[in-house]
Amino acid sequence: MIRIKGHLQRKSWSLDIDCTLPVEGVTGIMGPSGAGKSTILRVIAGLEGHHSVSVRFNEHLWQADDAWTPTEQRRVGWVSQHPHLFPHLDVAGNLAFAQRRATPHSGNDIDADEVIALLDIGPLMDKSVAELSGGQAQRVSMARALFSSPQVLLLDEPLSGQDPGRKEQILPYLQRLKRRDWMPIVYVSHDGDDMARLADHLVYLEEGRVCQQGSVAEMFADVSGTLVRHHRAMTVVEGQVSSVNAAHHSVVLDTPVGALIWVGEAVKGTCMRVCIAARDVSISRQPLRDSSIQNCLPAMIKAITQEPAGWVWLALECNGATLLAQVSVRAFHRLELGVGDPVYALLKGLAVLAD
Ligand SMILES: Nc1ncnc2c1ncn2[C@@H]1O[C@H](COP(=O)(O)OP(=O)(O)OP(=O)(O)O)[C@@H](O)[C@H]1O
Repeated sequence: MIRIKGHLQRKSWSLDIDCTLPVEGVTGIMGPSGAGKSTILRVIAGLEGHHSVSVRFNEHLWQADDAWTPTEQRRVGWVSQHPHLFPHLDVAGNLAFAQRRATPHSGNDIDADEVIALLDIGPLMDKSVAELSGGQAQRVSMARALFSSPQVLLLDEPLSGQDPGRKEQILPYLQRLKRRDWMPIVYVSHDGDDMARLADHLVYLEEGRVCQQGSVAEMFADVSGTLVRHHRAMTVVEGQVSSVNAAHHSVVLDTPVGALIWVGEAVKGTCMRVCIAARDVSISRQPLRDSSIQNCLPAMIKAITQEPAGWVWLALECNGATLLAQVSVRAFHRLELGVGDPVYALLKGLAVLAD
């Protein structure tokens, strides 16, 4: 675990923190601009120079009133929005530089060839930094961070500033990195959808304070939590491709809420993170026929939460798991919905991220 505790004072802003991040999977740090997300990464990396915040990485006390481990000895990898590569070196030279600086240690020494294959940068090796596209430079920057053999990887908004198409190209690489599980990743972003697709654990910050933390699935389903006040509620589950229909470019995903049809290409057996926005789930009293909506799941209403703004949240039991739906108050009354009612959940959109 990474334990961060203490107070950091800047002129008119302060960080007051006491939180523990797991050292497995991806921990997301979310919050509005100026909440202190990057500051936390800088504290972990030892770039803030304040002894008033203590940081413990597993059994190692990195900083406290009377302790300080310099940044280079913490062995953190850092990737930010702007890939900082050496412009006078080609891609291979940038990677070789990181490799020379890596400290050999037991545990998660990384196989260079595997990183190159995972991030698909083999064809880029001879290119100069100036020749790389934004997405390619970001992948090289990730490889460089991995080549330094870090014990934790810190990602500061690596997708920010990328256009949606390029973001979709980079996200799968992050997902692959996560699945490879070389080291824990702390991932800063203000984008809720990216977080739902990538993170396992989530910390939500506001004005330098932790407002909410927990598993990604819990936080995106907590309709009274801070996160859902700022971002859309979602059901986040893991799925696996059980069949492929190449002619229709669609696949069937086995998920805890039932079998779901998704339009996209994937190989049978692939594991996927599936995110279903509550507002993309409609309710019907009858099974749907002759509709373009492909997913119609039998469900039962488990809980109802009304909110003042004209919406009602429904927690549905689907196949033994929970699926969240958001319907208008008007529809809720027209259908005379109540707890215990059998209904059908109609799913129009799914966001999925493949392994
Ligand atoms: N070097 C600095 N000196 C003084 N104040 C700073 C410094 N860096 C950041 N701040 C202030 O500290 C606060 C937290 O900044 P931080 O960059 O951690 O926020 P953030 O949540 O990462 O924001 P964003 O999403 O906009 O990047 C902000 O009020 C910012 O203006």
